[in-house]
Amino acid sequence: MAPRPARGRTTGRSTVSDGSQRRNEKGRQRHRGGHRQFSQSAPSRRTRRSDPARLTAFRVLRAVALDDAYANLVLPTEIRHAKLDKRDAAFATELTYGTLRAQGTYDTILRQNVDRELEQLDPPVLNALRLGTHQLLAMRVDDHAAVNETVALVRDQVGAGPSGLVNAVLRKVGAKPLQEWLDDLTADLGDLEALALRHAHPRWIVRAMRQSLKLHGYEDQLVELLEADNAAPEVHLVGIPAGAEPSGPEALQLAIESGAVGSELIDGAAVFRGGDIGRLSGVRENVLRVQDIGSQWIARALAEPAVAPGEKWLDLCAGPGGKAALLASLAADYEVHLTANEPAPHRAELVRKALQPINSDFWEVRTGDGQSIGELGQTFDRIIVDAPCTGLGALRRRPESRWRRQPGDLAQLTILQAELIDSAAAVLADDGLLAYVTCSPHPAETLVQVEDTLKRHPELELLDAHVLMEDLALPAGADLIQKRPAATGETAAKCVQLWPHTHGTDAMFFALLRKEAP
Ligand SMILES: C[S@@+](CC[C@H](N)C(=O)[O-])C[C@H]1O[C@@H](n2cnc3c(N)ncnc32)[C@H](O)[C@@H]1O
Repeated sequence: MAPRPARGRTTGRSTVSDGSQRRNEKGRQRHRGGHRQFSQSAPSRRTRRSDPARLTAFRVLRAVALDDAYANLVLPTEIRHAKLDKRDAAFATELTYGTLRAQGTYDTILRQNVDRELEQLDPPVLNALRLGTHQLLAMRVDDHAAVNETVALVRDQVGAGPSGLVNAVLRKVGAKPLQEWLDDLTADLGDLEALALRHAHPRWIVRAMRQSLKLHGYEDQLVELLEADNAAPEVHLVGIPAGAEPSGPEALQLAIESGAVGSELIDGAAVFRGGDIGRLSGVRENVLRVQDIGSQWIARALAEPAVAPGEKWLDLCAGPGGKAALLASLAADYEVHLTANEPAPHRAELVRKALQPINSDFWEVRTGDGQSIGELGQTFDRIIVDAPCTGLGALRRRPESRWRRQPGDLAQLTILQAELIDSAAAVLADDGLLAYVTCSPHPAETLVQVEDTLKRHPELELLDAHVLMEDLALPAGADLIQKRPAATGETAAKCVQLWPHTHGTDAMFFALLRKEAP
């Protein structure tokens, strides 16, 4: 876990270090006399008002811990509520995301410095300690400000009682730079445990990533993957081809002319770097949207082999409608029909909204369990099962999820995934295509799931999904597909696994099955 840079800022009471107090290459701050500088006044005599940016991060951490909230959904609301300017919003974002991502590592460091179990601390006090630790060890905030502002936050939000403890613990945490803490704490650990601590991932996830990388031939790239999980993800745009004004592709072109960069992997996508997405033309018309390029690539690939007139397509797990929107627009192009299925009513509503700019002759939304899709009494020529999964492929986007997810979640999810595949297989037409997709590289949800499917369904044949991905890719995308390392085993060789560190996308998995005609 590398110390992350953050822009210098004024806190109201403290200013970020100038040149004489910049961190050196080890992350330690240089101070006259060699000692780290902390406030000399007792915590009880310091200011009580919380800095708004830190308070924002604190409120998000509380919502994540108490209400199981998603930071990426709560943070924008809290930033608006606090009326933060651009610079403070960026500070609050880095503080929130950085603290949540590295929570496990910071807790290990805090355990060394707190004289009781962390679980015995009041949750808001523990959150404040985590925020202070992130500022001390991974942001360019001077130690004085990091400690004082955290103590002020605790006094303001929790009360004077724990402020002494917070002050004392943070002083100890700030006594060493992150690198030194990590070197000390990993000295007696095995490789996997050390990687988990250094890169702030739970061990079971590092183990699963290592296994998956190996199966797909990327075994020497574990550190790169873990680092990519800790970096801020790029924002990807998609232009939905629909009959609006402007059309999705036109809106995408306008976005590119105003600074977005056209994707080198596939057509119809761009990388957005900075600015307010809401101001882009086409966003209000709902034809220009944010969607990971990996998701776009896979959705388009399913429509790649020649489409016959009158085909029927099914998206079995459609909410919130990202892939369904692309599929529906392609269905409208080919004049075929998409059924988008989603059991959660509010998510089904999101699917309807996502599909709304597209001619409704070519799509319908069904609100229902994927396992009861047979009730429709129809078969489908192309089906996508974008199954509920652990989401380990999108850790960059959901900073809290790696600590929230438990290995025990896999058992239930893999059963549901298999049941949904079975339901899809039952309504797949002869010669029909079934795409099994997850936003996770975990072998239990991906390759093992495919191998088990092939055992249960001798009528299904595994095709090489790379062929479709390559067919619609631009030269750089095709190059990545062609030059991928050799996978271990026949199943892995035919299944696409995208990676944040090589493709710049979420770690999406894509297997393509065909039902042989009797
Ligand atoms: C990974 S998400 C799908 C993402 C979507 N395809 C997209 O591109 O926006 C999985 C979806 O499956 C839905 N789901 C959960 N249980 C299901 C079930 N029994 N049948 C069908 N869908 C289910 C979830 O509500 C969730 O919306």
